[in-house]
Amino acid sequence: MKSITSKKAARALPTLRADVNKYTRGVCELVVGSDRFVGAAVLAVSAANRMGAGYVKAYTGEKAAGVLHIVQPSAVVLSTEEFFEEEHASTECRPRAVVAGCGMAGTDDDVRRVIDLLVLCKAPVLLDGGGLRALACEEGAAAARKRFVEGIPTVITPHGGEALRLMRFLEESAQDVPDPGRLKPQELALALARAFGVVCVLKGPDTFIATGDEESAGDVAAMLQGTPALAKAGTGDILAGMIGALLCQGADPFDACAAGTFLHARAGMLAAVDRSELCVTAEDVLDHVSAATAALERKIRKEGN
Ligand SMILES: NC(=O)C1=CN([C@@H]2O[C@H](COP(=O)(O)OP(=O)(O)OC[C@H]3O[C@@H](n4cnc5c(N)ncnc54)[C@H](OP(=O)(O)O)[C@@H]3O)[C@@H](O)[C@H]2O)[C@@H](O)CC1
Ligand SMILES: Nc1ncnc2c1ncn2[C@@H]1O[C@H](COP(=O)(O)OP(=O)(O)O)[C@@H](O)[C@H]1O
Repeated sequence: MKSITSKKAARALPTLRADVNKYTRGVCELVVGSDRFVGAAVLAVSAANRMGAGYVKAYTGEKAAGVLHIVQPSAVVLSTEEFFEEEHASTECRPRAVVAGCGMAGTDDDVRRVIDLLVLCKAPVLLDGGGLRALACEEGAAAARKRFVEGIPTVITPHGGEALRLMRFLEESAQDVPDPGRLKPQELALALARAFGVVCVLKGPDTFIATGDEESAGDVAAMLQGTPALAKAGTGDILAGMIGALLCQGADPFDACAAGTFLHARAGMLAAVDRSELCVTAEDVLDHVSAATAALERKIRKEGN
């Protein structure tokens, strides 16, 4: 297992060419939020915008749309239904990634939508929050595995509770999976990555990133230097938006997860320095993403990478 170093994180940081435009930089589409969880949509969309996506499109409910128009006027805000009326391929002119599930309540309708999204999108997809429930059924799991076979990346970002829910489904569907109670977190991340054919970011006090790709099997990356200041509602939604933005800018999925996790942890630490560990909110973490990124860029320049 390897720790995520600044050098590794730097691999996924895009360098902006002088002739880029908002589309060639990368389009990040987020299918997020619900009337119950408006804030998660706002945090994920704001984080994707901050992390460098050239064009951010939010597909959400009316309540979140109203807030987003005010707090992120640069994001284009559409209804969730509209997502399914459009094409979502990633092309050279418009590299793209989709983030789904932050702030979804995980209803049957949500599960249906996320399965459709996994089938429809020929671009990298990141599933978080209520969207992860789509994998805990045969049809959703099959859709994820099909994407893997077709070489279309899928990333999942469960916390411990969501990871256990997914393992329970695998056990019930008679898959040959180890008892999650006996697994170390890094082994749990790898078991999920392999079972669904995804890159799994298992979040917690330490965060572990594993890939289902056999070629890099056992290649688990760890972020062991987080801060308990991050243990606040909404910080996971920010991480999902950050990784989504790196994915749409063309980063390799594993590298995007490593870099997103690294910068997220650093943003938490910088926020804790400014605001005290105790007082940090998810909004503060978001506010420090740019400082964490600037610090990483300075370090890369200094070391001549
Ligand atoms: N402002 C907003 O709009 C926000 C909206 N949000 C959105 O809410 C939706 C629901 O997400 P959720 O995480 O709140 O609830 P859920 O999926 O039911 O899982 C929670 C259960 O899992 C367990 N658990 C075990 N380990 C755990 C761990 N390490 N971290 C956390 N939980 C752990 C624990 O069970 P216990 O161990 O207590 O039995 C707990 O009861 C989702 O779409 C999300 O995006 C949030 O992002 C917050 C801000
Ligand atoms: N004690 C801790 N130390 C370091 N990081 C933590 C700690 N607790 C939680 N985190 C981080 O905070 C984030 C919480 O994400 P998540 O549980 O999905 O919250 P939410 O759904 O409310 O956004 C994750 O990135 C996780 O790694």
